[in-house]
Amino acid sequence: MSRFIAEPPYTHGQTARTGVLLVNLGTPDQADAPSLRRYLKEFLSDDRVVEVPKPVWWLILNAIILNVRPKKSAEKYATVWTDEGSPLRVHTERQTRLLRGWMVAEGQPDIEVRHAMRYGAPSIADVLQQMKAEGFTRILAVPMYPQGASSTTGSVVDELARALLRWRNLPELRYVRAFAGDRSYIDALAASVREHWQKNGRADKLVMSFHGVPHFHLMKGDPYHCECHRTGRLLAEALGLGKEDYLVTFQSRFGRARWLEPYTQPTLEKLADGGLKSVDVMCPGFVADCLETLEEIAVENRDAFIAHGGQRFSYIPCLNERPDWIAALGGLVRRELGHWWDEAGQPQPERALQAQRARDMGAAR
Ligand SMILES: C=CC1=C(C)c2cc3[nH]c(cc4nc(cc5[nH]c(cc1n2)c(C)c5CCC(=O)O)C(CCC(=O)O)=C4C)c(C)c3C=C
Ligand SMILES: [Fe+2]
Ligand SMILES: [Fe+2]
Repeated sequence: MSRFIAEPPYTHGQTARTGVLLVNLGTPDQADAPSLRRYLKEFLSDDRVVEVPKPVWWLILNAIILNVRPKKSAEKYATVWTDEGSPLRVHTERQTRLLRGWMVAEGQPDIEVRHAMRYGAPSIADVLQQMKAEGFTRILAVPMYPQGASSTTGSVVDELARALLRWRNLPELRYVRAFAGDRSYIDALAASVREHWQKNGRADKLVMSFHGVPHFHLMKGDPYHCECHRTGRLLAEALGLGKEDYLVTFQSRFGRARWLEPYTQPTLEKLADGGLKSVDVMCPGFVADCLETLEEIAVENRDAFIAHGGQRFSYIPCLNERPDWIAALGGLVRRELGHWWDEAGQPQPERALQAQRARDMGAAR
């Protein structure tokens, strides 16, 4: 028996068909303990996420964490769940549809857009199989993490490679490594802050909270910490902020080991203790609102700030479906697709521009 899958026979002259695959983290199917158990088991069994020797970790995970955490996490998820499901899923599906619309509007209707989740459904392997069945020969994967990390981007790339392990007729594959300093992404973040200030007034300080990772990842060469600070610095510049006007912090610590510092919640408490009355908090590392932003930041951390004497805590939502963010994502995709040259020897964006010009001239005639 061969471990390779059976596929339709290869036909000569197969034309290139390009698909963009947005990949986000994933989320449980329901806000209940069994769904969380399944989700957390897959997530926390990934050795990119938890770098503890397998036998030791397997015991801790199965004997303790998967018995305690699912119920507690499910209760938290229930507080952010919507009629359409988990916020992370809802936003990811909308972003997928909007990006496809953007490609069509920008003169590249031949570029399809799909999404997959690293954990849970729809899985990367299933979506790649589906895309193969539909004749896609080129796939551009976009991990929806602006700041690259081993535990997120690395894991997505692992899974893409694992999914292709059994294929005979491979697609061309590219992936976006990170976009922490992408001009349009930074500009979209800055615009979201300015709009928030216009509507709600400006607080004494802006806290940019990023998801944390264990501190030793940084010491072993993980780019994540630097990329978070890069985004923070560029965003502050775009907003004209001085060093005293903003802070970069790290949230969602898991377990007792040292994670990236400063930690978000203790920082907010210290600020309130020191007499700071108002704070704006945003999470530039998440492109879609999710449990970690809507519950941990906007509820738990707000309560902590107020309990320590703060008076006004204002949460600035993630980019979600903002048109300037969808356009930023589109620009990023178009730039990446430009690395694939078409049969005429021209990068695809160039071809799209020519098509647009031809249409404009047609309209002008
Ligand atoms: C255990 C270690 C974890 C690492 C390392 C980690 C890195 C990491 N995570 C995100 C983005 C998200 N994480 C989310 C939830 C979440 N994260 C962990 C653990 C680690 N994350 C857990 C156990 C959970 C589940 C929720 C819980 O039980 O607390 C989410 C939200 C998903 C949702 O459904 O809303 C996101 C998004 C990044 C970007 C990152 C490293 C850079
Ligand atoms: Fe996480
Ligand atoms: Fe959390």
